[in-house]
Parts: sequence; structure tokens; C-alpha cells
Amino acid sequence: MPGNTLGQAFRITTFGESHGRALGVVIDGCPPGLELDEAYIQEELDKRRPGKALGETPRKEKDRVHLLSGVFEGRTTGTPIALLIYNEDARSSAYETIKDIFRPGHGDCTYFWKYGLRDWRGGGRSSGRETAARVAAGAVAKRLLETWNIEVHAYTVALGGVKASKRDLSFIYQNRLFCPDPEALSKMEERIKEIRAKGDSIGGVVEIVAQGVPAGLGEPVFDKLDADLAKALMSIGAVKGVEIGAGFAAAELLGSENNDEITPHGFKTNNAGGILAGISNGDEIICRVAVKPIPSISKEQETVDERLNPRKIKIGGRHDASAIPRIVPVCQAMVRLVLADHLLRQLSLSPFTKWTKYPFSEK
Ligand SMILES: Cc1cc2nc3c(=O)[nH]c(=O)nc-3n(C[C@H](O)[C@H](O)[C@H](O)COP(=O)(O)O)c2cc1C
Ligand SMILES: C=C(O[C@@H]1CC(C(=O)O)=C[C@@H](OP(=O)(O)O)[C@H]1O)C(=O)O
Repeated sequence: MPGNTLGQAFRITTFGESHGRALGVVIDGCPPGLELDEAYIQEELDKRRPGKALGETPRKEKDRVHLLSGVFEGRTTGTPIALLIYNEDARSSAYETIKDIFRPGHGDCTYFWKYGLRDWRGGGRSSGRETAARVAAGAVAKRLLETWNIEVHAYTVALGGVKASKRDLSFIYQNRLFCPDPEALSKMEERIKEIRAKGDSIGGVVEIVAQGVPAGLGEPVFDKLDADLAKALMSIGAVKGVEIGAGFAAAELLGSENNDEITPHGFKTNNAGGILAGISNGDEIICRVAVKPIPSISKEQETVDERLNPRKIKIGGRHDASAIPRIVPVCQAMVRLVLADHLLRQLSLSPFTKWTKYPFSEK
């Protein structure tokens, strides 16, 4: 079935369902010679793995990655890399009573109306569990980006209305919510507890910053870097909005306020979020995504079944109270995948092109 692939030069295809035998990804286009092993990929997967903190699904998945191909003696060979993660704790029986009822906010009704059938076991392909495969692929992209000293960080800037006002990047990996603000962290934790106790769910905002990206990545039309980032981020379940740089706030600014003035040493501001006309400008790339609240909640709601009979639904089972924090490493992975893809596309162009990689300071 088409629609499971992202990228052109660094292509990924994910497969698998939440309650199927396994999930996985095939990466095609990764250059040979990169150091890679399961432990490196596992480290990234562990950041997304379910059940590590309060408010997260208690489903017990180790998310152990099996590296099946494309690596020999610890280095990529340039051939397709296949990564497999077995499902170990799917409990499909929890879904049997609602197998012909549509959960409000989830993909049940749209999958059914599109295909005439759906895998009702844990949301099937529409499940957030599919993102494990993306994170595994993102680890390979991370390895590639490291060779260019490109770093991507993602963190929670809002959760259930609590906003982070500090951006301490060193703090984000020290707490489970990937919050960059120690003061906001405890308020966010309280908020999750409160909402979980009420049988409800919450959303939030994730910010992603890419540092060290050379100027020149992105195509002039359609495959613009910002367009590809927006698509990749929007393709994650529960993401309902994507902003680059000043984003929606730019609509309120004057040209004189929004333009990032240019000096011989760099841009004075970064409202562009590191991208102009679809092409990276050498500044930090900044994206933000709006994450909606988890649809499966235990509060009673109105819905219909497959025959449109009115029904009431209260969803049990093992659900997250918020896609945050587990969506944070997924956003990070998606940005890495897009940057890896565009980096390889630019490298294939550069033998015939004068490429100014770092306009303000030659690295
Ligand atoms: C990491 C992650 C975890 C998620 N956990 C759940 C969950 O436990 N229960 C649920 O109903 N939805 C969960 N979702 C959200 C659904 O996957 C998503 O809302 C659904 O696919 C509908 O797609 P849409 O929100 O993009 O419209 C999760 C999403 C992500 C990315
Ligand atoms: C298992 C994961 O998250 C799942 C995402 C999810 C959904 O509907 O998106 C629903 C729950 O799945 P299930 O009801 O099948 O246990 C979560 O546990 C994971 O991310 O690894």
C-alpha cells in the first residue's frame, strides 16, 4: 500500500500494527561507512518507550530493536537497513467490546469509512505505537547528522496549559517530561496527575531546534525544507499544528519587525526559524508542534457504531494521559530524518555547485 514512505535520498518505510507481531522500518539510501549498532539505536528508542512515568500507558514493551541488515562489522554497508521491534504486551481483548464502535478523536471511523474494514486491535496502524519505528530510523539519521556536527533537540514547552519560560537544553534530558524549565516541570507533573485522576487527557506543545545545519538544504519549490518538516511532523498521530520560527505570530508583525536583518556576522533575529524560501539559511532551525489531547479517555462520551447506531462509550485499557512526553523523541526523530534526506540531496548536487555552507563563519 502506498503512503508508508518518507524521504527521497534517505528513504524510510515503516510497517506493523500496535497489536500485530512486530513493527519495523526499512531505511534505503543510508551511505556506507557509518558506525552503527543496536545499542546506539536502543538508546533513542528507550526515550520513547511506554510505561516509564506516571500518566503514561502501563503497556510493558521493551521496544528492543533487532538490526537485521545493512550493517557489517559495526558499519553501514550502503544497503537497506531493516530494523524490527516485536510487540510483547498487546492485549487485544481490551478492544473486543468496542470493535465496532468508533472512539471519538481516534482514527477508527475514518479508517473504516476509507477501507471498509479496520484493525480494531489497539488502533492498528493508526496507533501511536507506529512511532517506535520512526524513532529507530531517526537514530540512524542522527548518526549521519553527527558526521556534520548537526544536533537536534526536542523539548516540551507547554503541557495542559502550563508553559515553560526557560530553555535550559541541558535540563531536558534530566527529566522524563523533556521539560527545559525546572520550575514548570513540577507544575506539569501535577497537571498530568490531576487530569489522569479525572479520567481525562491533555495536550501540549513541543519545540524542536536543529543546530549546526549548513545553509543550502531544501528545494526551491514543493520539497522546501519547511514544507518537508511540516509534513513529517504533521504525519505523527495527535499533531494538529506545525510552526516554523515565528510561525502564526508572524501574521501579527510588521515587515520591519518580522524581517531578520543581516549583518556580516549573522542574522540579528531568527523569526524565519532558519529557513528562507524553503532553503536553510545557516541559522538554528526552530519548529513547534501542537499536540492534541489523547482521544481514548474513560469519561463517558457519545458516539456511533459502524451502522451509525447511537452509542455511549467509556474507554478502558492502557492509554497515555498525554502524548507528551513520549511524542517528544518522535518529533526529534522526524526532524532528523528530514535533515538527513535533504543533506544527502544537497551533497549529490554539490560536486557541480559552489555551495556556501556556513555563510558567516567558515567551519
Ligand atoms: C507517542 C504517542 C502515544 C499515543 N498514545 C495514545 C494512547 O495511549 N491512546 C490513544 O487513544 N491515542 C494515543 N495517541 C494518539 C493517537 O495515535 C492519535 O490521536 C490518533 O492516531 C488519531 O490521529 P490524529 O490525532 O492525528 O487525528 C498517541 C500518539 C502518540 C504519537
Ligand atoms: C503501546 C504504545 O502506545 C499505545 C498508543 C495507543 C494509540 O492508540 O495510539 C494506544 C495504546 O495502545 P494499546 O491500547 O494497544 O496498549 C498505547 O499503549 C507505544 O507507543 O508503544
